[in-house]
Amino acid sequence: MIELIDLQKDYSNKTVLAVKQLEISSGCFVGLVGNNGAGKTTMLSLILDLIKSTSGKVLLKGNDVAKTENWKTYTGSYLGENFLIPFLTPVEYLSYIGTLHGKNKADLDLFLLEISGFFSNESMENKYIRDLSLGNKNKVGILAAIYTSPELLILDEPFANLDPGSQSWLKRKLTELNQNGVTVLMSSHDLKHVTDVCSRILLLDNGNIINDINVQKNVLVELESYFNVH
Ligand SMILES: Nc1ncnc2c1ncn2[C@@H]1O[C@H](COP(=O)(O)OP(=O)(O)OP(=O)(O)O)[C@@H](O)[C@H]1O
Repeated sequence: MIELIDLQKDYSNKTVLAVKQLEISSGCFVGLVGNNGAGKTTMLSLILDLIKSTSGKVLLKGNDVAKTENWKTYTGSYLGENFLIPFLTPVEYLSYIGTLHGKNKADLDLFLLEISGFFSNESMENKYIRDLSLGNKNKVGILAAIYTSPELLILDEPFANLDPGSQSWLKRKLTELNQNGVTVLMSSHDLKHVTDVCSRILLLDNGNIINDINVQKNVLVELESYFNVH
């Protein structure tokens, strides 16, 4: 589903990401972890063609993301606030994004019902996105990415700023989506969440993938040791 080939990103002659070869198969649930500045957002941004690589390429289903558009129809993503439209309410925003993906009013009503445990209808209709708290803005972005019924879902720190109940809801939702065949790639600083839901974890350090972990029992302990969590 995702291939990174000789992918490199430099800023002012400093390499912030360098991945010789990486393949992520369809149906995987992959977590991307690494310290601040390790290159997680850079990697996700390159996969989504939001920034240009210095060299190398990203293929989605064999197509170069920098040269084709088709992958956008099956890829849902949320990397941060600048994905949102601040002067719309959450419902208006979801409706707009849904229209781009062939959804109608009935689809939206059903979706709003499904996600009522995560984001109440009251917050969805009565405020502009610009006036929401950071956590609620993140929820809107994550929901919009999910609402497009993607085959591939890419999220940057989806648990950040969410209250504990919402984190738990999101973990269940992402697991369910993955069980239904959605390929998920997400970054996170929450090692517990990552080891709970992911089947594969990529550890980034200074722009390099230094560990590619098949998630098993003792992975949390191993990761906590790397991150000096006591
Ligand atoms: N536009 C830019 N100009 C210059 N340097 C940049 C730019 N964007 C990112 N960087 C640098 O690239 C490196 C990787 O940043 P990136 O945001 O990918 O890290 P990250 O792993 O997502 O970090 P965090 O966990 O703090 O979000 C950092 O050193 C950052 O300063």
